[in-house]
This record gives sequence, C-alpha cells and structure tokens, in this order.
Amino acid sequence: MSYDRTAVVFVNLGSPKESTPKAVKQFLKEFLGDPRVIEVNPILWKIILNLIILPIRSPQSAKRYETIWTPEGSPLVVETEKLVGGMGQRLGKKFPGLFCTYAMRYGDPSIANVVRNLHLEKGFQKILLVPLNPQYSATTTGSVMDALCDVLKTMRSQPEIRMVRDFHNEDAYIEALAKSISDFWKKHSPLGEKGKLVLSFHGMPQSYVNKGDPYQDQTVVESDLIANRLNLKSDQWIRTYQSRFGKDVWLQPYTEPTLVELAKKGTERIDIVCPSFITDCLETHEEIEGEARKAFLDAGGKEFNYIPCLNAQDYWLDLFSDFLGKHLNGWEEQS
Ligand SMILES: C=CC1=C(C)c2cc3[nH]c(cc4nc(cc5[nH]c(cc1n2)c(C)c5CCC(=O)O)C(CCC(=O)O)=C4C)c(C)c3C=C
Ligand SMILES: [Fe+2]
Ligand SMILES: [Fe+2]
Repeated sequence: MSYDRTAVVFVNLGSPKESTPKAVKQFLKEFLGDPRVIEVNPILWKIILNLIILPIRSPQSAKRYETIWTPEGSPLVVETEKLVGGMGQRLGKKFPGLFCTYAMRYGDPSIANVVRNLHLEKGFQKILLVPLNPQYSATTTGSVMDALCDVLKTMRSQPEIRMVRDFHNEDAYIEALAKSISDFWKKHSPLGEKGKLVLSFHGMPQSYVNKGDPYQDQTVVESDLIANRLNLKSDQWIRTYQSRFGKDVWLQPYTEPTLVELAKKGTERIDIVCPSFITDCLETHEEIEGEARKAFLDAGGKEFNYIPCLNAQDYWLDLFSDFLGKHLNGWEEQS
C-alpha cells in the first residue's frame, strides 16, 4: 500500500515576482482581471483596468510591497514554502510516498503548470488540492477550482482529483488559532479590562454575499467558535473586515475605522489576528501591522499587538496534517 502516485498541492493567492511597479502591474493584471474577483462587465472592466487602475495602483502597491519585502522575497511565498516543507515531512510519514508541493492562483508557479507537470510528466494519478483559504469564497476557492478545471479541460487523460473546499469550522484550525491567541496572552499579558481582541477578516463587496457567496456566514461561524474556545464575553472581542478596494460597499464593520472608533471610546489595547490568511502577507504586515496600528495609536489607543498568522508553526502543521489525513485516507494505491 503506498501513496507513490498521489500528490498534495497547497494553493495560495500569489505575489508579484518583485516589489517593482512593473512586476506588481503584471501580478495585478492577472489578479484583478479574474472575473471571480471583479464582477463587472468584462469588456468595460478590461478598459478601466488597463487604462486607469493598473497605471495608478501598480506604483502605489509596489511601494507597499517594498515595505514588507524580505531578502528571500515576498512573505506570502516564503511562508508558503516553509509550510509545504513542514507538511511534506508530516504527511510523508503518515502516507508513505506522498508528494507535497504548492501552486499560486496568480503568478508562479501556476496551477496549470503544476498540475500538468505532476500528472503528465511525473505520472501522479491522484491530486489533492488544498487552497490555503479557511473560508470558502467564490473569489478565492471558487477561482482556484476554475483554474483547475481550465487545465483539466486540456487533458485527454485526467488525474483523479480531490479538493478541500473550506476548513473554517474544523477543530484542527480553530484549536490552532485559539492556541496562537492564548499563547500570546500567556507570554505577553492577558487582554485586560480595556483591551479587545479583533478578528479582522479580508473583506469583499457586500453585493457578492447578497448574491449567495457563503464567505461572510463562514466568518461569523468561525469567529463564534474562536470566541467560545477562548471563553470570551461578547464585549471582549469584535469581528471586522479589512482591505476594502474601490468605492463599492464592502462587508462591515471595516477594520481601520472600527479601531479608530474604539480608541476614541476608551479601548486602550487591541490584540488583532487575521483569520482569512494562513500565511502572513501584504494585507497583514503592511495594512494591519503598519497602517491599522498607526491609525489606532494616532486616535489615542495605547497598545496594539498583531498576532501573526499560523504560517508554518509546528503545532499548527501537526493539526493541519491530521485534518488532511481525513481527505487522504482510503486513497492509497491498491496494487
Ligand atoms: C475586488 C477586489 C478584491 C477581492 C474581492 C479580494 C478578495 C480576497 N483577497 C484575499 C486574499 C489576499 N488579497 C491580497 C491582496 C489584494 N487583494 C486585492 C483585492 C481583492 N481581494 C488587491 C487589489 C490586492 C493587492 C494588493 C493591493 O494592491 O492592495 C493578498 C496579499 C498578496 C500578497 O502578495 O501578499 C491576499 C493574501 C482573500 C482571502 C479574499 C476573499 C476572501
Ligand atoms: Fe485580496
Ligand atoms: Fe489591502
């Protein structure tokens, strides 16, 4: 019994190759050109994107990427690589012969190239796709599925496929997040009377949810599970949505204005986590650790603590590999 012809592909969103305006433009062109991400008339959007959004946004975005770039590259890519290495070791022990790798939804390595290479060149017959998005959204998980189907369409002989749709309410994930928060309180100091825990989820246009995207519901279920696991009273924590893009109404309450309001109303300390992201990235380092911190402190807040994403921490990878075991069990080669 072996898993020699089974591969696990972790899929993250992706990052520009470099923090230059040119590389950021190339990345944003693919990302914002995805009809799952921006739902407007595609012809009109192509014109607006190329003539207005990309020329303005790319240099601005490149400056933001510049502030988080590491000698090894984008944090999202660096952390994804560490996670995949750690998961490969763990899953390899449980499922002998199993191969773990990663793909990015936008940029490189693309889902198409990775799946083609695994199946057509290396002969893997079974592929488990694991988008690193705890909550399902058409803009993220749905788009990964689209990209997967696009490459499968080009194959005469297709591999067998499984995909993790979401894990927002999985014990393994809730336990890991709750542990990262309670460990922080043990090492640092408890939240205290004038402190609040903020669960800041990535936002999306309200209209997407109105049309049936289950993302917001899943953020509600998940944050209640975390608060229960941590025994928090309702006035000790709040759920917010970050990263608004464009002028549409997005999911509310918005993270940064909420932090400012809390500071003005006497909250002195904020401890904040970003549960939409498994790996730290632009949206956590720059938007939360940088901009949101500044906004809270400028508005009179006294202490702002960013609790990092789960990334490749050992206890999380142990729990994550147990969880993925459920998707891999019974999939071994019978011959
Ligand atoms: C309409 C626009 C966007 C939607 C919808 C959206 C949903 C969404 N995104 C993530 C995760 C990430 N987004 C990241 C960056 C980013 N997101 C948008 C826009 C939308 N996201 C933009 C324009 C950008 C680029 C940066 C910028 O110019 O502001 C990232 C970070 C990537 C990195 O390289 O670090 C992540 C991760 C989720 C989970 C989500 C819906 C739930
Ligand atoms: Fe985003
Ligand atoms: Fe952002």
